[in-house]
Amino acid sequence: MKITEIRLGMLRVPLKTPFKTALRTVEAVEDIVVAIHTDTGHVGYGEAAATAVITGDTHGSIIEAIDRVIAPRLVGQDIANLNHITRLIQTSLERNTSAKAAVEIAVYDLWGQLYEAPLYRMLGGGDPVVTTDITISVDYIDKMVADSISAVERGFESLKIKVGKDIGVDIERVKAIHAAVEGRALLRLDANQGWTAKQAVFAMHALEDAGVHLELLEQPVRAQDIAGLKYVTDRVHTPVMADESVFGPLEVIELIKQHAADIINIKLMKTGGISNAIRIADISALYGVECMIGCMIETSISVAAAVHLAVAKSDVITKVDLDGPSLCAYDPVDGGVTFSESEITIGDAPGLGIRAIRGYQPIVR
Ligand SMILES: C[C@H](N)C(=O)N[C@@H](CCC(=O)O)C(=O)O
Ligand SMILES: [Mg+2]
Repeated sequence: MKITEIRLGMLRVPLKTPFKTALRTVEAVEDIVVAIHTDTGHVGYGEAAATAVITGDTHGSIIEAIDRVIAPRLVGQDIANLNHITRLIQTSLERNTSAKAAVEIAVYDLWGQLYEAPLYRMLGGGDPVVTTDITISVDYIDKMVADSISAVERGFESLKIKVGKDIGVDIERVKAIHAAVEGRALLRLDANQGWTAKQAVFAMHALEDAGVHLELLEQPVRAQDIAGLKYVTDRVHTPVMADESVFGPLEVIELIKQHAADIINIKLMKTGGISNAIRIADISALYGVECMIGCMIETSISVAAAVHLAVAKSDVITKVDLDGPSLCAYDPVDGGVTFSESEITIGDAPGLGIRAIRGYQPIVR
């Protein structure tokens, strides 16, 4: 099975409701779809999210990186040589992790199709059902409480509450949600870099003293502020998770050595795809550090790959934040992984199992 062509498209799927974090507000998924064609007629699919405030990637940079740099290296390559292909992708250019992720996801999809097995089995197998949390966007307190209650009524047992705005209001936001759903859902906080280290410690002590139990605190401080992340980790009881601070395996090793966080958030759009995500999971397992698997604003194309990985690495990926597809107004994929509120199920189809993607516009250059 040899690669003959890599085609790109633009996919737009509105969200059910605006997604709001300390970093940005988004109303729709607007992602680049990658379709890798082969001489056997098989097609592998991937997706790249242009999350410029986190990865630095834009639609333009993703298209350019794939079209001009990555694709020319891959045409003619045999999918059976998976490790060689992932090396070609990873060494093709610096950074550009979302472009690399989309291409790798499509290659792994084809690798599963080549051996006629669902991807998670190729990655080591596991129980093909996972449970995700759902994000509660940062907003007025009443709105966040109403969104939290609605999520619990829809069956979500874990809520990822976005904070990182005004510290005083953030504390009130979390107290109000805790009072509304106590005992019915686990609460995770994600400040998306919005606090200083001292503010984070103040907020967590205020919440801990008020009896608000939190499962974890994600990325309280700026991405580059590893000393600040460690300052918080050393001073609060709630486990601290690194998200924007760690992209690849080398950063994870450094973070673990410094004990700067308790948990690592793996996202394919940060790692550059599945090969480095596997490395991070394996490194974390060696050090006894738990991981979450997360996503950007993505549809069920790329999130499917993250689900397959989560299943195969469930020994170390103990937390799942793969709510992208649940936030979308509809699923543009025929086949693939089934996202039903908090429950995510992988079927028996080879690779990612995607039969077709509806409504994406080809990018012709
Ligand atoms: C969608 C997911 N639950 C999430 O919150 N992901 C990111 C932010 C993604 C984005 O801004 O596109 C995170 O910070 O964990
Ligand atoms: Mg985060």
